[in-house]
Amino acid sequence: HWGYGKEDGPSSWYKNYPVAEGNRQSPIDIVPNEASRDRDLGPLMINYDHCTSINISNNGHSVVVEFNDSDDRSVIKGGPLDNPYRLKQFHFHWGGKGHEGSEHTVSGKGFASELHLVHWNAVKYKTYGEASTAPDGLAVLGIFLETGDDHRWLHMITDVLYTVKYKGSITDFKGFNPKCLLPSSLHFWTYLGSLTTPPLHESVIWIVLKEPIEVSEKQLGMLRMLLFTEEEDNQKMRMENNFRPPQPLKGRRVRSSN
Ligand SMILES: O=S(=O)(O)/C=C/c1cc(Br)ccc1O
Ligand SMILES: [Zn+2]
Repeated sequence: HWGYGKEDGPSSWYKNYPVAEGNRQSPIDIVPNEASRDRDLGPLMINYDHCTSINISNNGHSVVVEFNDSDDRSVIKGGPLDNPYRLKQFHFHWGGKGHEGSEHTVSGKGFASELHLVHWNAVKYKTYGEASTAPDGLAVLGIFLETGDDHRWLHMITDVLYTVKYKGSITDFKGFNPKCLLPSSLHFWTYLGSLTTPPLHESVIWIVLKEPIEVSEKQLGMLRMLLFTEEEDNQKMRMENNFRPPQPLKGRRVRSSN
Protein backbone atom coordinates (compact mmCIF):
# COMPACT_ATOMS: atom_id res chain seq x y z
CA HIS A 1 0.00 0.00 0.00
CA TRP A 2 1.10 3.60 -0.48
CA GLY A 3 2.47 5.90 2.23
CA TYR A 4 5.05 8.61 2.87
CA GLY A 5 8.02 6.44 3.78
CA LYS A 6 11.21 5.65 1.86
CA GLU A 7 9.81 2.53 0.19
CA ASP A 8 6.15 3.49 -0.30
CA GLY A 9 6.44 7.31 -0.56
CA PRO A 10 5.64 9.84 -3.34
CA SER A 11 8.61 8.85 -5.57
CA SER A 12 7.23 5.29 -5.82
CA TRP A 13 3.52 6.05 -6.31
CA TYR A 14 3.86 5.96 -10.15
CA LYS A 15 4.31 2.17 -9.97
CA ASN A 16 0.72 1.55 -8.85
CA TYR A 17 -0.70 4.90 -10.02
CA PRO A 18 0.84 5.76 -13.43
CA VAL A 19 -1.16 9.04 -13.54
CA ALA A 20 1.44 10.24 -10.98
CA GLU A 21 3.45 11.22 -14.08
CA GLY A 22 0.47 12.89 -15.78
CA ASN A 23 0.08 16.40 -17.18
CA ARG A 24 -2.01 17.96 -14.40
CA GLN A 25 -0.52 16.66 -11.15
CA SER A 26 -0.58 18.46 -7.79
CA PRO A 27 0.81 20.10 -5.76
CA ILE A 28 2.88 22.70 -7.66
CA ASP A 29 5.21 25.56 -6.82
CA ILE A 30 3.19 28.76 -7.28
CA VAL A 31 5.22 31.71 -8.65
CA PRO A 32 3.07 34.80 -7.95
CA ASN A 33 4.51 37.09 -10.63
CA GLU A 34 4.01 34.39 -13.27
CA ALA A 35 0.34 34.02 -12.35
CA SER A 36 -2.05 35.92 -14.63
CA ARG A 37 -4.63 38.25 -13.09
CA ASP A 38 -7.88 37.23 -14.73
CA ARG A 39 -10.62 39.86 -14.90
CA ASP A 40 -13.40 37.28 -15.29
CA LEU A 41 -12.37 35.50 -12.08
CA GLY A 42 -15.14 36.59 -9.72
CA PRO A 43 -14.93 36.51 -5.93
CA LEU A 44 -14.93 33.21 -4.09
CA MET A 45 -18.19 32.55 -2.20
CA ILE A 46 -17.98 30.18 0.75
CA ASN A 47 -21.32 29.27 2.32
CA TYR A 48 -20.54 27.08 5.32
CA ASP A 49 -23.27 28.60 7.50
CA HIS A 50 -25.43 25.50 7.96
CA CYS A 51 -22.67 22.97 7.57
CA THR A 52 -21.72 20.83 10.48
CA SER A 53 -19.28 18.03 10.78
CA ILE A 54 -20.15 14.38 11.39
CA ASN A 55 -16.96 12.65 12.51
CA ILE A 56 -13.19 12.85 12.75
CA SER A 57 -10.94 9.94 11.77
CA ASN A 58 -7.36 8.78 11.22
CA ASN A 59 -7.14 7.09 7.81
CA GLY A 60 -3.46 6.23 8.14
CA HIS A 61 -2.47 9.18 5.93
CA SER A 62 -4.01 12.19 7.69
CA VAL A 63 -6.70 13.26 10.15
CA VAL A 64 -9.99 13.78 8.30
CA VAL A 65 -13.21 15.58 9.32
CA GLU A 66 -16.23 14.42 7.26
CA PHE A 67 -19.40 16.39 6.51
CA ASN A 68 -22.94 15.53 5.54
CA ASP A 69 -22.94 16.17 1.77
CA SER A 70 -26.55 15.04 1.12
CA ASP A 71 -27.66 18.56 0.18
CA ASP A 72 -26.31 21.98 -0.82
CA ARG A 73 -26.14 23.39 2.71
CA SER A 74 -22.36 23.87 2.68
CA VAL A 75 -20.93 24.86 -0.69
CA ILE A 76 -18.19 26.86 -2.30
CA LYS A 77 -18.94 28.79 -5.52
CA GLY A 78 -17.72 31.68 -7.64
CA GLY A 79 -14.04 32.24 -8.41
CA PRO A 80 -13.09 29.72 -11.13
CA LEU A 81 -16.14 27.52 -10.47
CA ASP A 82 -19.11 27.21 -12.86
CA ASN A 83 -21.25 25.36 -10.31
CA PRO A 84 -21.53 25.18 -6.51
CA TYR A 85 -19.33 22.41 -5.08
CA ARG A 86 -20.38 20.56 -1.90
CA LEU A 87 -18.04 20.21 1.09
CA LYS A 88 -17.26 16.54 1.74
CA GLN A 89 -14.26 16.53 4.08
CA PHE A 90 -11.18 18.39 5.19
CA HIS A 91 -7.76 17.12 6.25
CA PHE A 92 -4.23 18.38 6.81
CA HIS A 93 -0.67 17.77 5.55
CA TRP A 94 2.26 18.69 7.80
CA GLY A 95 6.02 18.28 8.35
CA GLY A 96 8.25 17.07 11.17
CA LYS A 97 9.59 19.19 14.06
CA GLY A 98 10.94 22.44 12.57
CA HIS A 99 10.48 21.22 8.99
CA GLU A 100 8.01 22.52 6.41
CA GLY A 101 5.02 20.35 5.60
CA SER A 102 2.82 22.16 3.10
CA GLU A 103 2.23 20.63 -0.33
CA HIS A 104 2.00 23.76 -2.47
CA THR A 105 4.95 26.14 -2.18
CA VAL A 106 5.09 29.85 -3.08
CA SER A 107 8.23 30.85 -4.98
CA GLY A 108 9.86 27.77 -3.46
CA LYS A 109 8.81 28.64 0.11
CA GLY A 110 7.01 25.94 2.05
CA PHE A 111 4.71 26.50 5.02
CA ALA A 112 4.45 24.46 8.21
CA SER A 113 1.23 22.77 7.13
CA GLU A 114 -1.61 22.90 4.59
CA LEU A 115 -5.36 22.41 5.14
CA HIS A 116 -7.40 20.90 2.27
CA LEU A 117 -11.18 21.36 2.14
CA VAL A 118 -12.47 18.88 -0.45
CA HIS A 119 -15.66 19.72 -2.39
CA TRP A 120 -17.46 17.94 -5.25
CA ASN A 121 -19.64 19.06 -8.17
CA ALA A 122 -23.06 17.68 -7.19
CA VAL A 123 -24.78 19.57 -10.02
CA LYS A 124 -23.05 17.56 -12.76
CA TYR A 125 -22.33 14.29 -10.90
CA LYS A 126 -24.47 12.03 -8.72
CA THR A 127 -21.83 10.92 -6.22
CA TYR A 128 -18.42 12.01 -4.90
CA GLY A 129 -16.98 8.82 -6.45
CA GLU A 130 -18.23 9.73 -9.91
CA ALA A 131 -17.07 13.35 -9.52
CA SER A 132 -13.63 12.28 -8.26
CA THR A 133 -12.69 10.92 -11.71
CA ALA A 134 -14.12 13.82 -13.77
CA PRO A 135 -11.91 16.73 -14.97
CA ASP A 136 -14.22 19.28 -13.26
CA GLY A 137 -15.44 16.97 -10.52
CA LEU A 138 -13.64 18.32 -7.45
CA ALA A 139 -12.66 21.69 -6.01
CA VAL A 140 -10.10 21.66 -3.21
CA LEU A 141 -9.57 24.82 -1.17
CA GLY A 142 -5.99 24.91 0.12
CA ILE A 143 -5.08 27.04 3.14
CA PHE A 144 -1.50 27.46 4.37
CA LEU A 145 -0.75 27.19 8.09
CA GLU A 146 2.26 29.11 9.43
CA THR A 147 3.57 28.98 12.99
CA GLY A 148 2.84 31.91 15.26
CA ASP A 149 0.16 32.49 17.87
CA ASP A 150 -2.32 29.85 18.99
CA HIS A 151 -5.24 29.54 16.55
CA ARG A 152 -8.29 30.32 18.68
CA TRP A 153 -10.47 27.63 17.05
CA LEU A 154 -7.98 24.94 16.02
CA HIS A 155 -7.96 23.66 19.62
CA MET A 156 -11.47 22.27 18.88
CA ILE A 157 -9.65 19.78 16.63
CA THR A 158 -6.37 19.33 18.49
CA ASP A 159 -8.27 18.69 21.76
CA VAL A 160 -9.83 15.50 20.29
CA LEU A 161 -6.82 14.16 18.35
CA TYR A 162 -6.00 11.76 21.21
CA THR A 163 -9.25 9.92 20.33
CA VAL A 164 -7.98 9.21 16.77
CA LYS A 165 -4.33 8.49 17.56
CA TYR A 166 -4.24 5.20 15.65
CA LYS A 167 -4.94 4.41 11.96
CA GLY A 168 -8.53 3.25 11.58
CA SER A 169 -9.90 5.15 14.58
CA ILE A 170 -13.01 7.34 14.17
CA THR A 171 -15.11 9.32 16.63
CA ASP A 172 -18.16 11.58 16.57
CA PHE A 173 -17.28 15.19 15.85
CA LYS A 174 -20.48 17.19 15.45
CA GLY A 175 -21.14 20.89 15.18
CA PHE A 176 -17.74 22.02 13.92
CA ASN A 177 -17.97 24.70 11.23
CA PRO A 178 -14.73 25.06 9.22
CA LYS A 179 -15.59 28.69 8.47
CA CYS A 180 -13.58 29.45 11.62
CA LEU A 181 -10.42 28.15 9.90
CA LEU A 182 -10.56 30.65 7.01
CA PRO A 183 -8.13 33.60 6.87
CA SER A 184 -9.52 37.13 6.60
CA SER A 185 -8.76 37.47 2.86
CA LEU A 186 -10.21 35.13 0.21
CA HIS A 187 -7.71 36.21 -2.45
CA PHE A 188 -6.50 33.09 -4.22
CA TRP A 189 -4.47 31.41 -6.93
CA THR A 190 -6.23 28.77 -9.06
CA TYR A 191 -5.11 26.08 -11.50
CA LEU A 192 -6.19 22.67 -12.81
CA GLY A 193 -4.60 19.76 -10.94
CA SER A 194 -5.10 16.49 -9.13
CA LEU A 195 -5.57 14.79 -5.81
CA THR A 196 -2.19 14.89 -4.03
CA THR A 197 -2.66 11.39 -2.64
CA PRO A 198 -3.28 8.16 -4.55
CA PRO A 199 -5.40 7.59 -6.65
CA LEU A 200 -4.06 11.04 -7.79
CA HIS A 201 -7.11 11.57 -10.03
CA GLU A 202 -6.71 14.62 -12.34
CA SER A 203 -10.10 15.93 -11.28
CA VAL A 204 -9.33 18.93 -9.06
CA ILE A 205 -9.84 22.63 -9.63
CA TRP A 206 -7.35 23.93 -7.03
CA ILE A 207 -8.08 27.16 -5.18
CA VAL A 208 -5.14 28.11 -2.92
CA LEU A 209 -5.68 31.07 -0.58
CA LYS A 210 -2.86 33.62 -0.53
CA GLU A 211 -3.21 34.48 3.17
CA PRO A 212 -2.00 31.80 5.61
CA ILE A 213 -3.64 31.21 8.99
CA GLU A 214 -1.49 31.25 12.11
CA VAL A 215 -1.25 28.24 14.42
CA SER A 216 1.13 27.66 17.33
CA GLU A 217 4.05 25.23 17.33
CA LYS A 218 2.23 23.51 20.21
CA GLN A 219 -0.92 23.00 18.13
CA LEU A 220 1.16 21.66 15.21
CA GLY A 221 2.93 19.34 17.64
CA MET A 222 -0.46 17.82 18.52
CA LEU A 223 -0.88 16.75 14.87
CA ARG A 224 2.45 14.96 15.14
CA MET A 225 1.23 12.82 18.06
CA LEU A 226 -1.01 10.99 15.58
CA LEU A 227 0.28 7.66 14.26
CA PHE A 228 0.39 6.19 10.74
CA THR A 229 0.07 2.76 12.39
CA GLU A 230 -2.79 0.77 13.92
CA GLU A 231 -3.23 0.19 17.66
CA GLU A 232 -2.18 -3.47 17.34
CA ASP A 233 1.01 -2.60 15.39
CA ASN A 234 3.94 -2.98 17.77
CA GLN A 235 5.99 -0.61 15.56
CA LYS A 236 4.60 2.89 16.25
CA MET A 237 5.20 5.34 13.36
CA ARG A 238 4.51 9.04 14.14
CA MET A 239 2.30 10.72 11.54
CA GLU A 240 4.47 13.50 10.11
CA ASN A 241 5.84 14.65 6.72
CA ASN A 242 2.64 13.41 5.07
CA PHE A 243 3.03 15.75 2.10
CA ARG A 244 3.73 15.25 -1.62
CA PRO A 245 6.40 17.59 -3.04
CA PRO A 246 5.63 20.00 -5.93
CA GLN A 247 5.11 18.37 -9.36
CA PRO A 248 6.01 19.62 -12.89
CA LEU A 249 3.77 22.47 -14.12
CA LYS A 250 3.79 21.02 -17.71
CA GLY A 251 2.72 24.30 -19.28
CA ARG A 252 -0.28 24.95 -17.05
CA ARG A 253 -1.34 28.53 -16.29
CA VAL A 254 -1.89 29.67 -12.74
CA ARG A 255 -4.49 32.43 -12.45
CA SER A 256 -4.75 34.96 -9.65
CA SER A 257 -7.87 36.60 -8.20
CA ASN A 258 -7.94 40.37 -8.41
O1 LIG B 1 -4.89 15.77 -0.59
S1 LIG B 1 -6.07 15.84 -1.47
O2 LIG B 1 -5.70 16.04 -2.88
O3 LIG B 1 -7.03 16.87 -1.04
C1 LIG B 1 -6.85 14.29 -1.36
C2 LIG B 1 -8.17 14.24 -1.33
C3 LIG B 1 -8.97 13.01 -1.20
C4 LIG B 1 -10.27 13.15 -0.79
C5 LIG B 1 -11.06 12.06 -0.62
BR1 LIG B 1 -12.83 12.34 -0.06
C6 LIG B 1 -10.62 10.78 -0.87
C7 LIG B 1 -9.32 10.60 -1.30
C8 LIG B 1 -8.49 11.70 -1.46
O4 LIG B 1 -7.21 11.52 -1.86
ZN1 LIG C 1 -4.79 16.93 0.91
